[in-house]
Amino acid sequence: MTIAFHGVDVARGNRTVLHGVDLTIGIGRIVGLVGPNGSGKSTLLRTLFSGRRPLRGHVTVDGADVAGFAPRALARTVSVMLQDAPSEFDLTVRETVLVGRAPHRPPFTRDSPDDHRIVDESLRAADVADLGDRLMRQLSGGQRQRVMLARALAQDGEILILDEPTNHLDIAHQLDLMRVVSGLGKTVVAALHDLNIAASFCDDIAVLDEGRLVAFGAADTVLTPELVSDVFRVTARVAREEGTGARAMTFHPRTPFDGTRPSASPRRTE
Ligand SMILES: Nc1ncnc2c1ncn2[C@@H]1O[C@H](COP(=O)(O)OP(=O)(O)OP(=O)(O)O)[C@@H](O)[C@H]1O
Repeated sequence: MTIAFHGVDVARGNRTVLHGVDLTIGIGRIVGLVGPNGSGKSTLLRTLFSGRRPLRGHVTVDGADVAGFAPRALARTVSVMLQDAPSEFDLTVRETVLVGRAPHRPPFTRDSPDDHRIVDESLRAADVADLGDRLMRQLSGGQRQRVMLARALAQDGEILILDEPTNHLDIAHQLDLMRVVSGLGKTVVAALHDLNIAASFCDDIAVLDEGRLVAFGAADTVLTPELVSDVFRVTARVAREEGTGARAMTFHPRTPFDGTRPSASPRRTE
């Protein structure tokens, strides 16, 4: 499914935190949304699944305004994995993942054998099949995170939204999550902090800075040392891995860190 943000402004509290975001994400693309803390990544993702109308502009899925979707229809279309996993209820891992199937059946009906098959597949894909009977609150942060991926997979929308999905995960599970997600054939938008992971797995990178989209396009053209240094207030360099020639960025703090940038000119790279 194609996602489009048209001139989107969003307010949180009494401040406008997203300003005129225009962005089209093609069907089946994997998009990494990057930017400093507080730049508006989570806020932009929420416009896709909260069902709330932005202050200005609109967000469409295959041309239909998401603010016009009924909540259950939106939940069947857009699967979501957020930063925080619920752990206050005494749900098992399996019960938690089964929640992802709720939008697919009429209210007050029992889960079907198909639901259980999809839950099993999702538990396996997220490498938590062995934790099915454990209580959520008894899991480690990384294990909980993987259960939330399983729940989003079970939700099975054509669009998958991930908010910092690799948080808490060891490096093997970070890579595995990105491999699983990029092999789904869905349109994926993932807020990511690890720029090298974003560059390795995403078709396109969208960069937010202070609520504005400042660059969008392929990692090689967007994640330049200049742009990364500017937006993230670090010194960034590109290194090439010996043998494979694979591109990796290294980052060095500015000394002294003063939060300022050498130039504040917005740019867009297609
Ligand atoms: N509930 C809220 N009420 C008021 N302001 C909020 C609220 N939630 C977020 N904000 C503000 O909105 C702005 C964007 O926040 P958002 O969470 O979208 O950023 P982010 O890029 O996802 O950050 P991070 O990388 O830290 O997760 C920030 O200035 C933040 O302080």
